[in-house]
Amino acid sequence: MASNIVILTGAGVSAESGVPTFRGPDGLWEGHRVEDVATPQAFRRDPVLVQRFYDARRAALSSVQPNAAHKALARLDAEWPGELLLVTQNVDDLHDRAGSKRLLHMHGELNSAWCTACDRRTPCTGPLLENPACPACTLSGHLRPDIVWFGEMPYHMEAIEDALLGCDLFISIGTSGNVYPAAGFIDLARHAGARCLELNLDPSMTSNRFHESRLGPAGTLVPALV
Ligand SMILES: CC(C)NC(=O)[C@H](Cc1c[nH]c2ccccc12)NC(=O)[C@H](CCCC/N=C(/NCCC(=O)O)S[C@H]1O[C@H](COP(=O)(O)OP(=O)(O)OC[C@H]2O[C@@H](n3cnc4c(N)ncnc43)[C@H](O)[C@@H]2O)[C@@H](O)[C@H]1O)NC(=O)OCc1ccccc1
Repeated sequence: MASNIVILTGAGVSAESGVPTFRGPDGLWEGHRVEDVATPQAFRRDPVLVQRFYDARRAALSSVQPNAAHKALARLDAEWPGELLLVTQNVDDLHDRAGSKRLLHMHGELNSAWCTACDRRTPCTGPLLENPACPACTLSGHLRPDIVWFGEMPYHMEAIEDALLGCDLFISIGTSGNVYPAAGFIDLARHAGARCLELNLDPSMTSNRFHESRLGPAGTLVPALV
């Protein structure tokens, strides 16, 4: 019987809530490859384009709701007596709104802004395009989305690696396994001797490394599992 669980989620867990995935048919945004707008170089090159990209996704959060998969994971978090860590690659707030508490956003959050002048992070629900003042240091023009861009180190990596090396059940939900270091978590979990289960609509880049892959929509598979 498993006791220490680590769960990794990707864009697929939010797809049924109406949040576009990255490599879906409409690959996120206006013909821009995500890698072209989600990098520090892109932000230096064209901050208006990048701020508009994240302002649009932040604004869209008000028109989406947690789905049955988010709710089932929040229930598991509340009721699981053993260790449990939910690691999401998603920057939306649907896991949070569903009630998940033992949750880490390894790629940042849309509802947070990072001031590059005072290095503090503050809640953010409005657009950053108008260069609002930083609520912490009051300087304007230094707020960037608190998002981990390509080439930047993901957040909480030490806590995540510790949990993976101590888990006996690793569950991956709604991720294509294209982006590292998240796509490498399966190897750490296997190294720890954990049973590894994948729940995904389609086979992923790492399906062959799981003990079991169940294909189907997260909104159906996750409640059935929990
Ligand atoms: C493209 C890829 C090859 N590039 C990388 O991995 C790079 C480079 C790299 C590092 N190591 C490597 C090793 C090998 C190769 C490349 C690399 N990685 C990085 O740059 C990382 C940082 C990567 C993070 C980038 N930021 C994101 N997000 C925030 C931004 C934003 O959101 O705008 S990544 C972003 O893309 C990824 C998208 O993947 P998925 O979530 O899986 O979504 P996708 O659309 O691909 O797939 C959806 C899946 O769901 C399924 N699905 C769909 N509907 C449903 C449904 N209804 N139910 C169930 N499943 C469903 C589909 O079948 C599909 O499988 C997520 O991680 C997401 O967060 N940083 C770093 O390495 O830093 C170094 C470093 C080290 C020390 C010091 C300093 C720096």
